[in-house]
Amino acid sequence: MDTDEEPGPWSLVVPLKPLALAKSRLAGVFGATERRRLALAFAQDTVVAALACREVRDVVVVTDDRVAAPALAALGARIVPDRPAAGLNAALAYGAEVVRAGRSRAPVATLNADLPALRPAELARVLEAAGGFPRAFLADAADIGTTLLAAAPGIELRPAFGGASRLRHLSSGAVEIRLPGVASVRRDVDTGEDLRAALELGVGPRTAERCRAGRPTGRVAG
Ligand SMILES: Nc1nc2c(ncn2[C@@H]2O[C@H](COP(=O)(O)OP(=O)(O)OP(=O)(O)O)[C@@H](O)[C@H]2O)c(=O)[nH]1
Ligand SMILES: C=C(OP(=O)(O)O)C(=O)O
Repeated sequence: MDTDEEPGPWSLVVPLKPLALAKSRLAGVFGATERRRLALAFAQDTVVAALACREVRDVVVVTDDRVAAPALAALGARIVPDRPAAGLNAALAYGAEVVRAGRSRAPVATLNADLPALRPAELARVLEAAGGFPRAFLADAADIGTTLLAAAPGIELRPAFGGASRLRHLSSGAVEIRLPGVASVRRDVDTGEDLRAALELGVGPRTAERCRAGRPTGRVAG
């Protein structure tokens, strides 16, 4: 973003569980150390792209991880501890609460930490669309989960993540954003197959570096 450009209105809340527990579904492909490094690289590339988005004012990462916290703070994220320690949805609701304690009329959106192909311009289009509704969400690439849930000023986020959250968010009354050309915002990486798809879209530099350096113990690409 140009330094003299007004920041966008959105505060993003990015959840990150302790790296040692993260990305367990990549266990067939990468060993424990490499999974930790990859989880951090995904989060770093996600945060850098989010902060470069013209619609974004700030990024709050909810995490207790002692390695990820300073690494993401160095990129410009605000780190908030996972004070509820009661799982993903509690962490997200808490992050939104912290944002609004400082800026009560903030529009808030959650963004998963595993979007290493995220492109700022695509995120901007999703947030612009979300701004037209009280609550809105974007389904993940598989159309099963959710990668972004947004709430307008004064509206509670009411996150219902975990597994098949797309239908849960739909039935909670949130509007599903269906836009062409936003594949990078939907491309979460949980499996080796997902990582291959993200690499095809083009990942950020930290994930690219890990994929060059890390040695898969299993199959990443077809
Ligand atoms: N702060 C916080 N973040 C969480 C928690 N549980 C999950 N997350 C984050 O929420 C997002 C989706 O989480 P999951 O799909 O459960 O975990 P994952 O690490 O992506 O993948 P798996 O281990 O394979 O399930 C990721 O960004 C996680 O780091 C939690 O209890 N607290
Ligand atoms: C937690 C979720 O994502 P995933 O399990 O795909 O990481 C979700 O989409 O609600």
